[in-house]
Amino acid sequence: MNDKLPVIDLSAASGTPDERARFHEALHAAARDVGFLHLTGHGITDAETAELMRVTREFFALPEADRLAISNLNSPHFRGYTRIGDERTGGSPDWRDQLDIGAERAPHAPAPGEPGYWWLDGPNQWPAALPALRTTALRWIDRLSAVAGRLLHELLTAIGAPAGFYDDAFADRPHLHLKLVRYPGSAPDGAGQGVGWHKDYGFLTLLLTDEVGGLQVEGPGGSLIDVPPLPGAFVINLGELLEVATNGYLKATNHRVVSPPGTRERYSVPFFYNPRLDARIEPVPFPYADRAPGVTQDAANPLFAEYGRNEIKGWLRAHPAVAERHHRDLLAAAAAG
Ligand SMILES: O=C(O)CCC(=O)C(=O)O
Ligand SMILES: [Fe+2]
Repeated sequence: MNDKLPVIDLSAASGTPDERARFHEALHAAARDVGFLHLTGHGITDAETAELMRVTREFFALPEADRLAISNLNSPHFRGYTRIGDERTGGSPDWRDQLDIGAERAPHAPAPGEPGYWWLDGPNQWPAALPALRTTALRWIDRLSAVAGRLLHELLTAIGAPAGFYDDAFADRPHLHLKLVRYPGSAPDGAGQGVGWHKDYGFLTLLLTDEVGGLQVEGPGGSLIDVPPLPGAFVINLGELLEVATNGYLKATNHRVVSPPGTRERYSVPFFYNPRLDARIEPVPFPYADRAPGVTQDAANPLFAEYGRNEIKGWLRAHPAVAERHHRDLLAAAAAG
């Protein structure tokens, strides 16, 4: 429990060759040994962060009817508001409510023969009573995808891989995703599951939290690392596609959030840096490839190199009510393997 996450300063990437070398060494070690780190020097200002947190709090403070008017039960694209307890992780309800926001796209109902994951393309649902949310959230997605793109380039460089190897996978229609989340204290059942143990589906997650802790990360050798907030920094973690990309040299790290005590609230905003839905993640060439142990084999959570398959597996699992209402065929296909 005493382990701490490494702190990485992205501005060092623009430093002298020596500073760059030290930065790459630290980034390589953090990615390989923990898969989680605090990122400073990212260029996102305190004012931008404060504005995002302000609209996030305002959204959850809206009357429940306003939030339910944009329920994700209305959306075959899994966009919109999820009530407390409707999301499941590891088969148990998460004690949090949230607003799922993605790239604004026209709905793409897959034609016969097209993969079901095209359902994930679609429009967002925005709260009519809070027009600032749309502007602020879409700007945040833009700003963070630039940071994430830089970080991915530096991370690939750090492991000796070509920096732009996955640029095509992110070209034109990356499936960027943002979640505004509230943890409204502890559930009456005492389980303490804010969100259960899981891995993220894409390449990189950039997480902003308020000052309330609760995030826990599986550390080396099965240890447990508590991640207290570090003001001004993002918490970064590696997702399943980086594990696929490096054939298990880098791993997607398990993490969870323990509910805040009593009625204390916690707010967080994870941003998921994901490629195009139809991107197939080829193994990246790098000097440690021959030491890579292969990806984690877990029958309950297969990893797919075709990104859309990897993502929709998660949505069907986490949002059973949306899946039942809109995607019985996909559930049946997933059950059949
Ligand atoms: O709220 C947090 O701190 C983390 C949330 C998270 O891991 C997720 O939504 O994937
Ligand atoms: Fe996560």
